[in-house]
Amino acid sequence: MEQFDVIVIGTGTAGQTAAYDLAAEGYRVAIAENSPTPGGVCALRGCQAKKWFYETMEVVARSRHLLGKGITKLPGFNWDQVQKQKTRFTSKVPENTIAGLKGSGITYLQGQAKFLDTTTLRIGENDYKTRYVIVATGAVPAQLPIDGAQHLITSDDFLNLTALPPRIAFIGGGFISFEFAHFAARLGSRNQNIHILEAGDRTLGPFDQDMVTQLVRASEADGIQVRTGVSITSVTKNSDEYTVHFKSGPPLVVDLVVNSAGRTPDIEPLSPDTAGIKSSRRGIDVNPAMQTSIPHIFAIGDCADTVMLARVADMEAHVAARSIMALENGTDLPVMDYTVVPAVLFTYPQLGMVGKTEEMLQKENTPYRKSHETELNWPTYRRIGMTHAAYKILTDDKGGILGAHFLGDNTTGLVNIFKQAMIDKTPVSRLKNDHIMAPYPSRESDILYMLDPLID
Ligand SMILES: Cc1cc2nc3c(=O)[nH]c(=O)nc-3n(C[C@H](O)[C@H](O)[C@H](O)COP(=O)(O)OP(=O)(O)OC[C@H]3O[C@@H](n4cnc5c(N)ncnc54)[C@H](O)[C@@H]3O)c2cc1C
Ligand SMILES: NC(=O)c1ccc[n+]([C@@H]2O[C@H](COP(=O)([O-])OP(=O)(O)OC[C@H]3O[C@@H](n4cnc5c(N)ncnc54)[C@H](O)[C@@H]3O)[C@@H](O)[C@H]2O)c1
Repeated sequence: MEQFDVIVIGTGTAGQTAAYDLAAEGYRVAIAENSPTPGGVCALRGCQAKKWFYETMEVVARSRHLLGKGITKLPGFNWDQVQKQKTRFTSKVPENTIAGLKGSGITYLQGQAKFLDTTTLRIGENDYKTRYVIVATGAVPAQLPIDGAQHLITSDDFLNLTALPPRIAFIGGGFISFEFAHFAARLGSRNQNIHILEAGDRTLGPFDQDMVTQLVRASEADGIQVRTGVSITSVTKNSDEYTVHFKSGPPLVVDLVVNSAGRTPDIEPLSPDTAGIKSSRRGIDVNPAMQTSIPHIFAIGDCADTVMLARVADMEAHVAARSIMALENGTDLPVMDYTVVPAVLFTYPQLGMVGKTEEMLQKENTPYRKSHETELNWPTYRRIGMTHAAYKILTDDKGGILGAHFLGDNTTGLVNIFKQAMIDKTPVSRLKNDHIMAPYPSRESDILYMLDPLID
């Protein structure tokens, strides 16, 4: 039986990152992939793929906001052209992935992996021995327990549509629904009829509620209807139309229904129980060194019970690789730190955050100070016709940043500044001082106005 030092399961961003780290240190590494198109969700049908639609959507949305304020004619756009650009990128991912892995001395094993015991894996038809395993199998769209679930499409299907129909319902009020609803509202006809249907009493659970309220207002102003507290009983198909039925209230007739109601860790086919790996519906249990309940088996990325974001997956991969090296060298295990995890929702306006929300601080009884404004009327946003820009900065009583939240057209830049300040433990007084010479005028130079109320 062929033997490796480490077998990584999954060629997504998490699996590849760990495999490259370990191969670079001279370990004998194999990576298993069951899909005929290796490369993972982020590149093929997630972060990267969807960003092609985001960039065009942003131009259209911004132009609409500026119509009559300098823009005299809206730009034309074509969904299928964007689709072709995206596919030009994604179609090269599988072969580039395999070439990159092989070029770094990593053995590529095509086939579904499953545990036979804690050191033996069956991959496709063959069995392999390994000293360590890193599980990086990702997540798949959750199955919805409603009648007519077979009529729903997933985010994968949405990103492959060749044309955008006018009436679309997104089930779930999370990341994917909001981003895709913003694409659909701008990249179809002017009469798009776009609905977000959330079961809970609020949308976008991980984000600050006040900021979400502003994003919902911005979404509604741009033609997206957001409903909370819905109970969907079934979806029926009649010719080319679909009807979403609710426990109460009138049904909704649309051309497309998207299941974007969450993603489930893809772990069942691995037979994790055979190896004694503990897991739940939320994913594989891991400790801060990314070890599972079996110390030489690690879990990283979307399959682990942590946070489903691409760069979190990469960081977890680095930690797992460093943990293996530490076990080999008899040194201390590294620790994965989730205190400064940024997240940006690629809607227009974008919603970005890092650190804690106000609700989290209230729940923990942590005292905090706050600088918060909505519907910013600053020249920055007047110039782009944006009426819903907002921010919220939360600090402790010494000015240490606890959380930063932004709604605007460049929240990634703002979030990055606060992410670094949090990592470096820079108090707001010093951040203001250091920031005076930020390029002016810019989104970033506005930070001074946000910090003022927090400085005595
Ligand atoms: C539509 C969408 C948009 C997103 N946008 C963003 C964004 O803007 N920013 C962001 O940070 N995150 C985003 N995410 C989340 C991000 O894509 C994921 O967090 C990230 O891709 C997870 O990577 P991974 O390596 O853990 O898993 P994956 O990329 O899912 O890789 C897992 C791999 O394992 C393979 N596999 C599964 N089971 C087996 C098995 N038994 N044997 C062999 N191989 C197996 C799969 O085929 C797959 O190739 C988005 C996700 C989606 C769906
Ligand atoms: N920009 C980004 O970073 C980005 C973009 C897309 C996805 N992602 C990642 O992918 C993950 C999955 O995204 P997602 O949008 O599928 O999930 P999500 O967890 O963000 O949202 C799912 C939503 O669906 C709701 N829901 C569940 N069942 C429902 C039902 N029967 N009817 C109506 N609503 C229902 C949930 O209450 C929740 O609000 C995210 O958690 C995120 O980590 C990140």
